[in-house]
Amino acid sequence: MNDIQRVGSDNTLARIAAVIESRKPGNGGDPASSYVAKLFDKGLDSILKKIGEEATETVMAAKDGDPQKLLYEVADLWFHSIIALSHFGLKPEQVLAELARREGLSGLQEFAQRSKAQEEEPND
Ligand SMILES: N=c1c2ncn([C@@H]3O[C@H](COP(=O)(O)OP(=O)(O)OP(=O)(O)O)[C@@H](O)[C@H]3O)c2ncn1[C@@H]1O[C@H](COP(=O)(O)O)[C@@H](O)[C@H]1O
Repeated sequence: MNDIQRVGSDNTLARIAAVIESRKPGNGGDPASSYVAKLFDKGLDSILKKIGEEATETVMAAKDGDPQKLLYEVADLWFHSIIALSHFGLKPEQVLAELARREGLSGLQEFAQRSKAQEEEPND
């Protein structure tokens, strides 16, 4: 197993989510010593602002054709997304479960099913 396979399979997301959870104000997070606690302290708008920034930086890294920068920015984006999930009491495992549920279902097929369901919805 190489380094990338090892890191990808050792539950890194769940461990980071557990640390993030421990930084919540009610769990003893200290904004003076923790970046995550400070962000929770600032509130949801600040968390969402970071996601917007990291998403923009992700796009810019890709447009610049800089793969290393792209990796860093996607890591920042995932990290701040996990903080947003935590704000709503959600865990990365639930996102992984949703992706697993979609496995094998073509995006085009899923879109067609969704469009058909919307067409069949009774009008208000
Ligand atoms: N994975 C991360 C991680 N990724 C990015 N960051 C921080 O997220 C911020 C990203 O913001 P920017 O790139 O915009 O940099 P910045 O200009 O310093 O940020 P702002 O002042 O604009 O908010 C930086 O301060 C990074 O240090 C992270 N901070 C923490 N973690 C993980 O979270 C854990 C808990 O961290 P603390 O809560 O600080 O103990 C750590 O042990 C790590 O595992």
